[in-house]
Amino acid sequence: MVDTEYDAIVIGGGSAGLSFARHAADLGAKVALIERAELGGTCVNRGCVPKKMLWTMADALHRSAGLTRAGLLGPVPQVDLARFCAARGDKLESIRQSYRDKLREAGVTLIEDTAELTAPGEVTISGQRLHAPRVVLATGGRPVKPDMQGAELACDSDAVLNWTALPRDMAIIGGGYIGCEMAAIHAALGVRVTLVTDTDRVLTEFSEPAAKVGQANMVAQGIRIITGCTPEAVRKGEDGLELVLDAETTLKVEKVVAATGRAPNLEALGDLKERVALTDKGVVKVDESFETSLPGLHAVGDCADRLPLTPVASSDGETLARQLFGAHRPPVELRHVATTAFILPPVAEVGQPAKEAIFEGNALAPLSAALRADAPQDYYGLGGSEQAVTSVSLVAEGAHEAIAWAAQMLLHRPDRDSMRRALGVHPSTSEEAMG
Ligand SMILES: Cc1cc2nc3c(=O)[nH]c(=O)nc-3n(C[C@H](O)[C@H](O)[C@H](O)COP(=O)(O)OP(=O)(O)OC[C@H]3O[C@@H](n4cnc5c(N)ncnc54)[C@H](O)[C@@H]3O)c2cc1C
Ligand SMILES: NC(=O)c1ccc[n+]([C@@H]2O[C@H](COP(=O)([O-])OP(=O)(O)OC[C@H]3O[C@@H](n4cnc5c(N)ncnc54)[C@H](O)[C@@H]3O)[C@@H](O)[C@H]2O)c1
Repeated sequence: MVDTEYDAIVIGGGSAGLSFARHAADLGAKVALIERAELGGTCVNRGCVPKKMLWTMADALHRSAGLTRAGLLGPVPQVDLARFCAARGDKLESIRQSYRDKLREAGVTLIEDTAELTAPGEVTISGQRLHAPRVVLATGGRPVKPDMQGAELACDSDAVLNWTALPRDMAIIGGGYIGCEMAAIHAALGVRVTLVTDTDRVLTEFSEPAAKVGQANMVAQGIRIITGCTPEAVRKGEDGLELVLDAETTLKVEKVVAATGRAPNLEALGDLKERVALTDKGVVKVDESFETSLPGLHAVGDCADRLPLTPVASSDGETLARQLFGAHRPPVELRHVATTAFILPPVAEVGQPAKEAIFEGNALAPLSAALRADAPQDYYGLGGSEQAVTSVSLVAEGAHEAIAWAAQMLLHRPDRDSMRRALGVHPSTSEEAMG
């Protein structure tokens, strides 16, 4: 039997809910966190962490495989995916356990159940009613399949990250973060990959020049990319699946993967859903205090109208806890959020790049590439004006590490002249990017 009265109840134990619960409890609030599945949510169990571990394998293989021309010889390492999954599983379990420990240390009541909002300030679990003046929706999201005949035959990213054996070939629908990351990773692991997307280029969330270099690198890696195409159906073939692109073109592959977007989990709103305003993207509308249109109900993380990235979910969870139980602080501005698509090499960006960069370079033969067979390109771009640089775009090995420092730099709105008073490392891409 758990207590029924709290200062705050948070539904969802992913990046946003965990951060809110721990910070609110640290500020003295009595908090219950309700999670229906694994602690850690998408990021730890079906997203960033398992993906990044797989990317690490792919990156190692990719970097070494192209170097035969330069004399790196010997047998090509083989991937034992089952063994990798076991090692990764141990790491994920240790992260879940560390969250469990941190919640206990902070004094948060963890309830492992499915929650439903049954009245303002009232949450029901297995027939028991809990009350709090503040309820926080941190229920995240899930993959959605396209509205297409045979869509159920396609895997989603949850399934792909649980594969214990690699297919010989795969077709991916969707050229966003997930589609491109899955494509680059699996191509490096030796799978023949075709990516089909309905837009005219991949990674439309990124500036055009950076995304185009990323796309060229994917093609150089051996990935076939078909743009401007909405597949019509998936069906069973003689030896695997068939992805029907149009009346003339069908791809025969072992696996089809749908990476066509995600939708928020809103079942927890029950009958109160009608009273909670959504945006036209279907996520929950929030104000500067993360409050929804239902007074006392807040929303953070992927279910809310922010950016579906882990650092945003964690930061917003903490900000909300401070707003409710400590000193007020505004939410992080989304233009200061650095982001990376983990392809090979990564595409990383911060700020709001305009169509035209004020300074850019496209190193067709960075030193690392000069030795490689597939000749990937680097790219660096600065946006804004000579007086105030407001965006940085990078495509390079290590871009995902460098971009956070670029985000810090942009907080101070540097002008181009003052940027030249600090020097980068030679030889490196960030040195070139500083202009
Ligand atoms: C394949 C993939 C790769 C990604 N890679 C990156 C990356 O590299 N970098 C990055 O920044 N972001 C990445 N993301 C995005 C990132 O994972 C999400 O932005 C982040 O996990 C969102 O956290 P959240 O707390 O809002 O939601 P979630 O982590 O989804 O947590 C929500 C939790 O709520 C629970 N829940 C839902 N309904 C109920 C209910 N009624 N009762 C009880 N519990 C409930 C769910 O079980 C879940 O555990 C990736 C996402 C995917 C899918
Ligand atoms: N590295 C990271 O930080 C990272 C990694 C993965 C996911 N994420 C987050 O998760 C969110 C969701 O990612 P996502 O890739 O699933 O979604 P997305 O919305 O970013 O991309 C979906 C893509 O599929 C295309 N598409 C949709 N329906 C289609 C159809 N029927 N046929 C062909 N193409 C179709 C869309 O045009 C789009 O390019 C991202 O916005 C991102 O914030 C982040």
